[in-house]
Amino acid sequence: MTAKTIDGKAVSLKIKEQVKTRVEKLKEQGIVPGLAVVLVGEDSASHTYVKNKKKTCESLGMRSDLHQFPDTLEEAELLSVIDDLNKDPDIHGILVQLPLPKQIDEFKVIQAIDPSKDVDGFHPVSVGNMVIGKEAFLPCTPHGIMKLLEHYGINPAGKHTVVIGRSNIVGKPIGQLMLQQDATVTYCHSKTADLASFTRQADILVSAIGKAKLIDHSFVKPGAVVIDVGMNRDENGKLCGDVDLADVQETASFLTPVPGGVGPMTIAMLMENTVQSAENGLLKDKNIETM
Ligand SMILES: Nc1nc2c(c(=O)[nH]1)N[C@@H](CN(C=O)c1ccc(C(=O)N[C@@H](CCC(=O)O)C(=O)O)cc1)CN2
Repeated sequence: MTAKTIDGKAVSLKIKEQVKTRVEKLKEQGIVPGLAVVLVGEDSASHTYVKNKKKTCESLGMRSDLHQFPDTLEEAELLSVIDDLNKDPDIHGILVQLPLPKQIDEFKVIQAIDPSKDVDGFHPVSVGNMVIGKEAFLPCTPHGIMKLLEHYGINPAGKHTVVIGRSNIVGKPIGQLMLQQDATVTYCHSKTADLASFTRQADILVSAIGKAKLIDHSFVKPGAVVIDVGMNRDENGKLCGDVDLADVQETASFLTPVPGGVGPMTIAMLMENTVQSAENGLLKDKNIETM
């Protein structure tokens, strides 16, 4: 068996086309969806992601404001920026690019964002609603993974999903979203003993551990769907995931490449959340109940 490649780039283009249509409809009603992106510090990967988010927003007809600060920014100043953005009626989504410099408490900052503008889906209110299956902005990477599975006709119901990683951004929420679609979920992490004994049981394996090419065929059950969320550099400095693609190719049934798999979906889902937030605002103005 040779694994089929899950093409995140192609699926993300379709989602962005749908978002563009929704933006045009909102504009007919005088609303331009607006995303505020807050970037603190000099992390070069964060700068690239933020640039891509801004570019994508603009290509879909949305407004995108970048608020950029040096890595010496104090927490109180950042909280004050968030407060202003919460009050700005032209801003429908607020995103604080992670990671933040160490003098700033990430949790405090995320908690300061108005949940109705939390297009990253990281606020405790969004997380709580997601866990109990109520309407919420879903975190973009896990939501993107679920969209990819749906697009390729992969139904998690009754399947054993093994997640490697327990971050708040990917590991924890992807397990919850899988559970909501009736998967049986096992979480593994850096302290899991005999990792391969768990991953070999997975019908769907999601790796978000951040170790270049850790997952070879010995970790994979024949026919498994393998979703790679890792963003690492190999020995030659080339971008690669957690999965050794060449080695797993003949064992898995489906594989996401890095780059071009899960990554592009993250930005597409952010665009979808932002347009959704603008639509929610419009419905609220018309007194129609949403989230
Ligand atoms: N506030 C947030 N911070 C971070 C998030 C997030 O969702 N919200 N996720 C990651 C970084 N991230 C978006 O912010 C992100 C990572 C990767 C990609 C992507 O498209 N990757 C490409 C490769 C890009 C490259 O060549 O370097 C791919 O996989 O094809 C998009 C967004 C941490 N911070």
